[in-house]
Amino acid sequence: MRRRILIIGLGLIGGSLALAVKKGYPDTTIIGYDIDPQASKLAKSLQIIDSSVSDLAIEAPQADVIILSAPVESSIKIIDKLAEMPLKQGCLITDVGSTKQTVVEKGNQLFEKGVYFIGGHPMAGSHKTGVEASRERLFENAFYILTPTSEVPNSKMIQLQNILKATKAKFIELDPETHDRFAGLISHLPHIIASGLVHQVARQGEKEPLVSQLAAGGFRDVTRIASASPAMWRDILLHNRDTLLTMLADWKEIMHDVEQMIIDEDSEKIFSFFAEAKNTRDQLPSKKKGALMPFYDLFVDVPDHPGVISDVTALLAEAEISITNIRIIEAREDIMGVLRLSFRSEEDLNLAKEKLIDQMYDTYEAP
Ligand SMILES: NC(=O)c1ccc[n+]([C@@H]2O[C@H](COP(=O)([O-])OP(=O)(O)OC[C@H]3O[C@@H](n4cnc5c(N)ncnc54)[C@H](O)[C@@H]3O)[C@@H](O)[C@H]2O)c1
Ligand SMILES: O=C(O)C(=O)C[C@]1(C(=O)O)C=C[C@@H](O)C=C1
Repeated sequence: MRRRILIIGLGLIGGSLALAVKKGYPDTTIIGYDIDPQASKLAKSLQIIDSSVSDLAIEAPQADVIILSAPVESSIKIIDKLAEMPLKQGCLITDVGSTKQTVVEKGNQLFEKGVYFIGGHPMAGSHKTGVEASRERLFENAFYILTPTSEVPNSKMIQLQNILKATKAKFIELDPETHDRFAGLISHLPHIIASGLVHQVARQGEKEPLVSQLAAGGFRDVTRIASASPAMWRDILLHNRDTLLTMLADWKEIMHDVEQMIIDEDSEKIFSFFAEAKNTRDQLPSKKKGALMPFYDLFVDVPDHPGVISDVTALLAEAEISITNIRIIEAREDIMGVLRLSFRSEEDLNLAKEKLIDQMYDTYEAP
């Protein structure tokens, strides 16, 4: 595929898309543009893009495909700029933004120029930002939502999916409004709650610093995403405003119910609150990438003994299994600790499990 693809916004997502598309189609020329010259420089030196431009107006008119991967508000402003440029007829333009209604509405204005806009959102990511965090396999097995409007011809949808299939993601079509409701519920509201929990601990931590130091497994698991890009999340909240206001009202109602259960010391209701949540959570599809399960995790019981972590990592390195993340959970004196190992694929996870069981380690997966 000898195409020129212009990626605008060279961060985690733009960089990961560049890597996946280049791997799938080595003949494509990938040009990058970022408002931050350092990001462009880094993307080029890490060989994530073929070259970069410092002026959008020079490259945009030559591109066959344009991928917008900046925060949502910036992508909208870039669409305004593209609308004023002489673009190649038939040029395919897509974005990766976490909200869809406002971006698609703006993108639709490009159709009169003889170019095609299709909204997109890969449902995989990380709390890490920047081109240096890019990964070629970030989107593998994840859902990739596309939100074409009725003006988009079938041939253009096929063309886009052909390019993006290099990500090995699974495509699903939704209308922009449904997308924003679903993403609001499973991604945006949880993000607000995670950041809210961090604020609550920080407030208390100012008076009693020990509390922050004690924050352990549960708190860290539930708040990992609060370390993500503030600019990206600011834009998400502003562009999914109405949905989030409704969802926050529902959330407050649920919290109010819990508050009442505690006031009433209603043990039956409290038990049901947790039992029903557990039941629902346990039934969510596991080992699938996407909004809820971005990694393949294996838990390993490890004795509190010097050298145990290097023993585990050496074993896996010997078998050429790469670990994407490693964390020690609740390693207290004199008792077993738990290592959480994350892998790129189910295949790596199963191989690691086999090797560890061989060496008498107890392993288990998250339900
Ligand atoms: N991080 C995730 O988990 C995730 C997942 C799916 C989709 N998204 C969406 O992908 C987009 C990018 O997120 P990211 O995680 O890659 O962020 P990031 O912070 O890693 O990268 C964003 C890049 O865009 C650049 N940028 C900002 N304004 C620009 C402009 N006007 N012109 C050119 N470049 C500009 C920034 O300099 C930065 O390099 C966002 O719209 C986000 O909603 C993020
Ligand atoms: O895994 C993470 O760190 C993410 O926050 C990824 C996540 C999500 O909420 O699932 C974040 C925003 C994106 O729009 C899509 C994916």
